[in-house]
Amino acid sequence: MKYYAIIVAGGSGSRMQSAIPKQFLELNGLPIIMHTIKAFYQWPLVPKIIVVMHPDYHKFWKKLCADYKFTVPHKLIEGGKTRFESVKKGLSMIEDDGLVAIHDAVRPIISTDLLINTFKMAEELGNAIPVIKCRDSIRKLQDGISIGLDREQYFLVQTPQCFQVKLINEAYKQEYKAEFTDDASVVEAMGVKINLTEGDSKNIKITFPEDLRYAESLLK
Ligand SMILES: Nc1ccn([C@@H]2O[C@H](COP(=O)(O)OP(=O)(O)OP(=O)(O)O)[C@@H](O)[C@H]2O)c(=O)n1
Ligand SMILES: C[C@](O)(CO)[C@H](O)COP(=O)(O)O
Repeated sequence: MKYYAIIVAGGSGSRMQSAIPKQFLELNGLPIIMHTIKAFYQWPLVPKIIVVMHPDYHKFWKKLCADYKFTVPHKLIEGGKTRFESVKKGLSMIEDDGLVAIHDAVRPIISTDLLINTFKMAEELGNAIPVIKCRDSIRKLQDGISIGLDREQYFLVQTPQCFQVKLINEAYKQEYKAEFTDDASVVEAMGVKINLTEGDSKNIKITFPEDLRYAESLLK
């Protein structure tokens, strides 16, 4: 079995409002994306790592790698305008069948257990995504009226999302739709059942400035 990891780092980080895209910001002395890449490299199956990044930042990234003496092997490719496009470009680099994990560069705190469990389930069932339970009560707003929902029926979705290469390639042939907020939603649109595995509350997506401070506290 061949294993791949596509790490999407093609976003601009508009919600973070930082001078450089958030994936390059330092977290405990190392750029966020380097923590992420290292987590995949330390994993026993050592997948082939594909990093997707906007071309404007390729030179910057190579300099960062030199400055931080970051030598983890990876293939650097150009990103697209949306996450969907960036993933699609990443997938086009995979020539063989196997399993692929698609992961946000800005989720740097991933445990080996989470990686192993997600890949294992995808190996058995064709796909797997990590989710966590809602710890707050939840409500939806409908025609101006708020309605309480049964939180046991809802989960928060994380990455890495793992798929058989053939399956995810087929899914990404579809036209982009706004409801494709992750890779599972793209696969599900073909009528495929999505399998859930246990996520980790520490596997946060760094989106706003306070998330970076929280991630720092988690790594202490
Ligand atoms: N065109 C894009 C947009 C997003 N991403 C990646 O998808 C992940 C999740 O996206 P998000 O957190 O929304 O990142 P940004 O798009 O950078 O942030 P924002 O939405 O605040 O602009 C990030 O690792 C981001 O770099 C990508 O590879 N290509
Ligand atoms: C893929 C994702 O991280 C799963 O939770 C999430 O959907 C990305 O959302 P964003 O708005 O692109 O940050």
